[in-house]
Amino acid sequence: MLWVLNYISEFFLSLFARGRTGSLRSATLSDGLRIILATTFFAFAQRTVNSAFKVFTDGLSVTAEIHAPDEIYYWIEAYLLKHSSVSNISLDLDKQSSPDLGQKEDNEGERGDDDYWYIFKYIWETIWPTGKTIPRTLTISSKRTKTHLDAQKKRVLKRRLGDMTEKEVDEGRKIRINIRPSLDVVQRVQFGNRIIQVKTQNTDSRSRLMDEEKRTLIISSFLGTPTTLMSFIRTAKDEYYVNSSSYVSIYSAHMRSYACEWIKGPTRNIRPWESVILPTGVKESLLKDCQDFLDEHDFYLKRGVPHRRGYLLYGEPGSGKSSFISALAAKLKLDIHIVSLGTRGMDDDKLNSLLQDCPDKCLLLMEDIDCAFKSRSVSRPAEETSNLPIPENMEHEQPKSNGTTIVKRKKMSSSHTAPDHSSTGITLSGLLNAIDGVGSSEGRLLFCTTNWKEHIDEALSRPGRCDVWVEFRYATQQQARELFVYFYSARHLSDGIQKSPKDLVEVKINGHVDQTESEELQTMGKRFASAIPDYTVSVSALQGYLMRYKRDPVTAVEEVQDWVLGGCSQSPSIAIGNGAVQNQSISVNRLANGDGSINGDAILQEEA
Ligand SMILES: Nc1ncnc2c1ncn2[C@@H]1O[C@H](COP(=O)(O)OP(=O)(O)OP(=O)(O)O)[C@@H](O)[C@H]1O
Repeated sequence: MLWVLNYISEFFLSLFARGRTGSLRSATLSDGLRIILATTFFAFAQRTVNSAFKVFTDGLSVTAEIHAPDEIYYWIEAYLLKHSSVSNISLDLDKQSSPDLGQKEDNEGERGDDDYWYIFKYIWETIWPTGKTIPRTLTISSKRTKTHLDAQKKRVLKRRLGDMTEKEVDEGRKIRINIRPSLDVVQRVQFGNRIIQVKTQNTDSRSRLMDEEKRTLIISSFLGTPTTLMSFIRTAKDEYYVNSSSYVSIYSAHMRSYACEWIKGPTRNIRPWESVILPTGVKESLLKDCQDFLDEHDFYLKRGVPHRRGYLLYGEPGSGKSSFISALAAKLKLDIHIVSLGTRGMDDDKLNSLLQDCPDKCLLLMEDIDCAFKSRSVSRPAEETSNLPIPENMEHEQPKSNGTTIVKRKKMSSSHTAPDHSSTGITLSGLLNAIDGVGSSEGRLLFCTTNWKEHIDEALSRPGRCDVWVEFRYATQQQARELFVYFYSARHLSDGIQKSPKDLVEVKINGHVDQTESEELQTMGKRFASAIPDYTVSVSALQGYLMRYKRDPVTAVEEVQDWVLGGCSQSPSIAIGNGAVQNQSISVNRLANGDGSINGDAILQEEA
């Protein structure tokens, strides 16, 4: 090798010397030239070896690309989260330990710089001493959690209403740190007796942003075959669904300029079946109908009937239609695919292709199906409406001679008006074709919801498209009683706060649920329900009322009579307008809506 370098340098020096005076031969120049040549030679040699090695490994590897937002992308991400030492880790800065770490820090209670030390300590410990498979280039980003936003709203109010407790201040600081390998960093995971390499790339090569939708996973296996990758993907899928058994995946339509595709949204905790309270037997018979349908594929096939079933849930707002569908999807272990007919840019073609892309065995949900086509004005039989209070946002007109009463929605702000047909570009015939489409998925449960069944064209609601109609009315006394008992049930109140649905499910799975609630609670539930006449108030309004007395069932019973006599007020307990708090005596808890969220209107008014 030295001989080669000497020869080359001599050659260049002689050229150089001839070009000048012919006698310049400095030793320094000669050494310098040798160094340059040596460096060039080594760089060239290294590249050649690398390229040869790459050609060799590429030739013996099988590689696949998976583009987000394809579902497989999320299966593999979840798999990496579990099996790769550092990949897509989420840490709560406010928590002192992470389940991934399995160890508790000794700086409990302290915050600030320690949090950052905690993360770097974690990364350091993970890299050392097994650094070979761990990426050393990480992307660390912070994200304020949702709780933080809620707490922020709370803070705005609390500033007006009084001092914040320390706990609430803490909530406001919740920040989540995401640690994931940087783009182009290769991660390796052991899969059976093979190593699978996974690299994240940006589909858009110009962008360095970790934009979810633009990411591509490159998975490869040395000396593997396509079957290796397929079984890796299958394992990732199986693990994903085992781990997500307490969640429901929700897909929604994502508009692109040329087409429309399903995008997986964030998973949601499943809604416990028992938490949806309907008149006796309704839930069970609907569940049975769905289960029978899903089991009857051959029956449909032999008779040449498309294996699809449609359900129309109609009736009063806040009566549990959406809640029931989400609990049902969890019970049947089906993903929910939501089509919003009011989406801007949606047209017949896009809707059709969307429904064609719908997977077999899924729950397809079209909410407020009346909105896409007609304005909200409706005729109802007089006897049907006579015993109902007129909701605040409605007005009755004079009964007509044919015995019907017009119930009209009062004019709402623009954000509440139903999108009109012209803006969505969907026609009734387009919708019908999409639902009946030849290539549509099999084993699909279509759920349509509306508050205004009368607005729905008969062609849409006829059997074959909507085979089962279920009316959701205001609460019966039985529902009011069951809601009360469920709400204050001991299993939710151990700490005075309702536990998450996930906790409830776990408790139930472990068989620790005490099904027989205390007699006292049952008696209180009866007293509560007896004050509420059948079909006068929605379950969501009842839930909102109970939220005012989250930890105080006794007062909830005592006050309910007055609440009913006062017209079952559903207005916010605190209204802040013109910079003044209207009712200071009520605690902030009372601001919570039925679903526990904070009333946005009140906050907006205050902020303004
Ligand atoms: N039957 C019910 N059982 C339990 N909770 C209910 C029931 N009905 C309503 N709720 C509660 O009221 C809130 C609104 O319910 P949901 O969205 O299911 O009503 P909806 O009938 O779909 O209303 P809308 O027609 O306005 O969409 C939820 O927080 C839910 O917990």
